[in-house]
Amino acid sequence: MGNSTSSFWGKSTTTPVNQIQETISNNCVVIFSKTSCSYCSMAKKIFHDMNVNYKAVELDMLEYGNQFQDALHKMTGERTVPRIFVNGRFIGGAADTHRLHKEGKLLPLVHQCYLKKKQEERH
Ligand SMILES: N[C@@H](CCC(=O)N[C@@H](CS)C(=O)NCC(=O)O)C(=O)O
Ligand code: FES
Repeated sequence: MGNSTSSFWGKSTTTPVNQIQETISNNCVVIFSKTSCSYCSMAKKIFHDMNVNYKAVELDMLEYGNQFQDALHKMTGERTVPRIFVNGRFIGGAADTHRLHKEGKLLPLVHQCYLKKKQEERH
């Protein structure tokens, strides 16, 4: 399979797990998704409707998307999509995210991340 880690988003020589960790620490909301998946669209809509920016990584558009799903499996216990991270932490799939939103817990998690970033900027 050759150099399997070199052709991903943001070319890198690190492992998929490391690239995922980097992405989730640089973005308050990251949705690992597939373009063909309506659960994924539903999850994106939750953030869209709250006016929250998110980074979507479309695994079906990546040559080695399967390896990212394997890495997500290692990190979260499932390789299904969507896999959603807020403030550097895995919060779950589409159903979990919907539940957090309904309980009013999703936006506070996003705000915690924004506050953290602001504080980091001041240092
Ligand atoms: N309960 C999960 C369901 C996730 C799920 O079943 N995802 C399907 C697509 S809708 C999946 O990832 N299938 C395997 C794959 O696409 O690799 C959630 O709410 O996120
Ligand atoms: S809803 Fe069918 S692939 Fe996700």
